[in-house]
Amino acid sequence: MISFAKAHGNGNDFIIIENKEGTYSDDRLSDLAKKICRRKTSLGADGVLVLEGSKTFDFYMRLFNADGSEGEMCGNGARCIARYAFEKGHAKSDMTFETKAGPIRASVNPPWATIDMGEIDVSNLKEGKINAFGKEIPYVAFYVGVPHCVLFFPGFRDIPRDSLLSLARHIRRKGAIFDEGANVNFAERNKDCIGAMTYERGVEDFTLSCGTGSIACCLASHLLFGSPLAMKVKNPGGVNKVALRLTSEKVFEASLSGKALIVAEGLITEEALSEEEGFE
Ligand SMILES: N[C@H](CCC[C@H](N)C(=O)O)C(=O)O
Repeated sequence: MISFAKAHGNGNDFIIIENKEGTYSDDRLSDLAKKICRRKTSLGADGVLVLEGSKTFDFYMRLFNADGSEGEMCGNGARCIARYAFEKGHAKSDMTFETKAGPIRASVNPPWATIDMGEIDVSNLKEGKINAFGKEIPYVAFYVGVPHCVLFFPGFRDIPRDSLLSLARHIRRKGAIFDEGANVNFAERNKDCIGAMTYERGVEDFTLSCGTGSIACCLASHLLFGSPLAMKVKNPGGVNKVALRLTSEKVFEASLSGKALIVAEGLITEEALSEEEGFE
């Protein structure tokens, strides 16, 4: 049986498994993610974080989304795996680990975990307006390790969820904004914070919080409206604190802080992987 831990950052939840010896192939990890992320019939999660060995850094983090696709980076996931790696002795409280989107520095002070993202280059950002719900909604899109589109839409919470979902799915499509599809954030500026809700590629639904999405909302708000470089981003599942630094023209660095909670540890049974569902 496979050992696992379950963790979440603001309700963005993950199953963490270790693969330091390379026991599980990429296909096996993708298949495992599809099976164990199912809500109600298995463990349930937005994605699977895999801790693998790294020659240069403390470890290598991989993210498999609930649909089995692999994402390059995950902000809340990075905070969760940092907490896990610290608790399990894979790393000290200040650590650096590898991801497909480059190295990430993290610092853990339980239950808090902060990550420092690598560079976010906005020189090629995409910008436009989308007509929906009788409004012209401005958007900007760029990569925060993974592709993000941020729509500034005051009052988005008053729109029925299904209608927001179909708009997000339209924008999320491969080729609509980015060839590989996009995570879609609805954002509104409040006095001292940003309210946000993210539709995640690979989960294919809104999640309770998205770390790279929170960074994207803060940066988009700074670029479009000159908002402060440090902001709280309120997601349905909790608050992520974002701090941006301009490193050179159109290149930013960002840190992301919030709680990363480990809520369970155990063994995944064969029954959690079974295909059986519904009535016979
Ligand atoms: N929830 C994650 C983002 C996952 C990215 C994934 N949905 C993809 O684009 O493949 C976060 O906290 O940053």
